[in-house]
Amino acid sequence: MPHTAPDPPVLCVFPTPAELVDGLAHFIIKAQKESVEKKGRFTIALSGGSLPKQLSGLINNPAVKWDKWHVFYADERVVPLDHEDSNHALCVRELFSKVTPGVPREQIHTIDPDLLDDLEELSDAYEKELIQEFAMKDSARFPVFDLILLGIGPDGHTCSLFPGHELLSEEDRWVAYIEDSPKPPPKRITFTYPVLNHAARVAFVASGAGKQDTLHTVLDEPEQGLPASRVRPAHPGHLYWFVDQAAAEKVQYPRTPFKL
Ligand SMILES: O=C(O)[C@H](O)[C@@H](O)[C@H](O)[C@H](O)COP(=O)(O)O
Repeated sequence: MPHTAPDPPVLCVFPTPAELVDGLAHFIIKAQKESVEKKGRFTIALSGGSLPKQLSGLINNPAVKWDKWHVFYADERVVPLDHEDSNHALCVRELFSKVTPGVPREQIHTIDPDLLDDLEELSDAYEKELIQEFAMKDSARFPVFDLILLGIGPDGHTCSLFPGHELLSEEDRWVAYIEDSPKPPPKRITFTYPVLNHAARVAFVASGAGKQDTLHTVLDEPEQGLPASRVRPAHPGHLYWFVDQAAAEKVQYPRTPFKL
C-alpha cells in the first residue's frame, strides 16, 4: 500500500481566550455530530492541566450529546481518583459535575484505583480498557479515537511524554507508565504515540503568552523533535492547533481561518 504522509497541522488562532473557548466548543460538537451520525458514539480523550477549563463552552450547550460520549484520559497521574492532582477529578470538577444528565459514569474510563501500587498492572489494565472500547479485532493494530484533546507544557511535552524520555520511542504499548515525570507528581500513565498518531483528530489547545516560545518551536521548528511536534496523526487523521493570539504571537506557521 502506498504510504501517504500525515496531513500538515491546521492552526486556528482566536483573538481572545473567550473566542478560543467558543471555537473549541464548536469544533468538538461538530466532531461529536459526525461520529454519532456514523457510529452512534463519540470516543474522546482528555488531558489535564489547563485543558478542562477550556471546555466550558460545552456546559449548558444543548448540542452536546453527553450520553454518547466515551471518555478516556490521554494521561493520568497515579493518585486516588478524588485526589487534587487527579486529571479525572479535575475534569469532574470543571466539566462533568456541571452538566446533568451528563456522561454515564461507566462511559468515563478512569484508571483502576485498586492498582495504584503497581504501575505495570495499572497501565496494562488501562490498555485493556482501550482494547475493549474499540472492540479490537485480532488484526486491528491501533485504537482510533474520534478526538484526542492535548495540552502543551513549557518544555514541549504533551500527555506525559517528556523531552528526552525513553517513552518517546515506544512503538508497541498503547499505554505506558513513568515514575520520573519532571512535572509533579512523578508517577503517571500516558498514551503513547501509537495511540496519538492513529486518532481521527487530535487537537492541541494553548492559551496565554506563557506558551509563545514553545508554540514557536513546536510549529516553526518541528525538526527539533519536541514531544508535541511528534504528534502527527497518520492519514486520514487530522491535527489541529487551537490557540489564542497571545500564545501565537511568535508563530510564523500559516494560520487557517476558523469557520463557524
Ligand atoms: O496531566 C498533565 O500534566 C497534562 O496532561 C499535561 O500534559 C498538560 O496538558 C501540559 O502540562 C500542559 O499543561 P497546562 O495546560 O496547565 O499548561
